[in-house]
Amino acid sequence: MIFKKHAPLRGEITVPGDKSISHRAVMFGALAEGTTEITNFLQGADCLSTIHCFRMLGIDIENTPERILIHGKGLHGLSAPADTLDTGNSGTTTRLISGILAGQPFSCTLNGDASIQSRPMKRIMEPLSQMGADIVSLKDNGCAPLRICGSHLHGIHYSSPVASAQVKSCILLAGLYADAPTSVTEPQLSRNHTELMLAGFGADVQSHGTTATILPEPVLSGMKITVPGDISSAAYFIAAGLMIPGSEILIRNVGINPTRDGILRVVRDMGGDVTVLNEKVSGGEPVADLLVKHSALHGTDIGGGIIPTLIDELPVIAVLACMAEGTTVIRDAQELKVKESDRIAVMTENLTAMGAHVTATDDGMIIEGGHPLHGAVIDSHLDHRIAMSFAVAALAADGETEITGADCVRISYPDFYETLKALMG
Ligand SMILES: O=C(O)C1=C[C@@H](OP(=O)(O)O)[C@@H](O)[C@H](O)C1
Ligand SMILES: C=C(OP(=O)(O)O)C(=O)O
Repeated sequence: MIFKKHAPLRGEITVPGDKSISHRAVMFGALAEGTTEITNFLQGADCLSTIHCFRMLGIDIENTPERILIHGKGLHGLSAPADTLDTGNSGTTTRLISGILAGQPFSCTLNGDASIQSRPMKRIMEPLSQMGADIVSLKDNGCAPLRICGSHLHGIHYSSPVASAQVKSCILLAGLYADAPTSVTEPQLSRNHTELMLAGFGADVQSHGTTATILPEPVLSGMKITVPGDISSAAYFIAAGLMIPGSEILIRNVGINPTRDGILRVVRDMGGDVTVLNEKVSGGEPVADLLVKHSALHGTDIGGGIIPTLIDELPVIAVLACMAEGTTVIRDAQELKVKESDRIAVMTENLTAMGAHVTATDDGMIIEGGHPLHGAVIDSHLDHRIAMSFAVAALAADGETEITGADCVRISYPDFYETLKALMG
């Protein structure tokens, strides 16, 4: 796909439903008694992988453009799948479903695409094993395919070495089936959608600082969930609006949960003009409209506890940093290396190809802004966040940019290019 410089971007858009919340709505709806109705569900390939897996586990799911209906069967209603569960490209599906499967009275095998088969699963195998689960990496390399034989689980307290909502959620979900309370303490607070939504379904979940605790064997009841727009998808338009002269973009209905809103804090710190309008609570999650205007930006330091709140936005924040005056340092973000691609290496390689001054570090990047970008051939490495970040970079670059594998945006944002085009007028 070919992109060219463009100015300005103007208009009003909505972004699709939040990916993290969409996954959880399907999973928890499946474990609830009665029907769960989900609106504004993200019809991206990752969330469709979650639907596919729960259908294989015996759950009747109606998927229409207007709404999803999950006919839940209660905590103990899943049945053994006839085949390997295919989690596609989705780390969230793979890690969260593993927690649920650890407590079932049957065995199954989980696998995904080449990227999933290289992403670390020891981070869930270790705590699940401590709970008494029988979970093995079939190639003995700490990655999928995984074989999980359901077992009697014990409640544990787990101190996670990594701030990961997927690890935390996996353990809390296994905790639904344990013989005593289960708690997880993280080094920093990661996104808390599991805690908020499971409590909405009727589970007893308590959060104190960076510790979340769940009591076993709740009765979960089906509910209505309206999924807020995904701030991780809005991030591309926040960045594009700030970078491109003359731009003004109103993004409606974006989830601004404080465990996800780090990008708003960072862009303000860089001098970005983003106004939060019409704040409200929708389905237990804070939501607002974001008005973004082109701004003169300067570099900043990004590290510590803010990292989990913007981890998926760091690729496009790196693009933004190239357009800012001065140096931006991203640190404490070693998790970027174990996403769909090694996002430190891939961002550094591709931004350098466009003329940016970027140095990869062990835990992030150092970006010297203010060097004009030019078109280049960009390898997305089939990573949706890389493809979208470079579509934005291309709008500010001289000449043509070609993105290979651009269609991987279907993972989290199938209509991304259409929305971008609409803003180009
Ligand atoms: O729990 C979730 O929905 C997610 C958690 C994050 O991953 P980690 O838990 O690995 O940090 C994030 O990168 C991913 O896109 C979605
Ligand atoms: C890392 C991501 O997702 P997952 O871990 O679910 O594959 C992402 O969407 O950027």
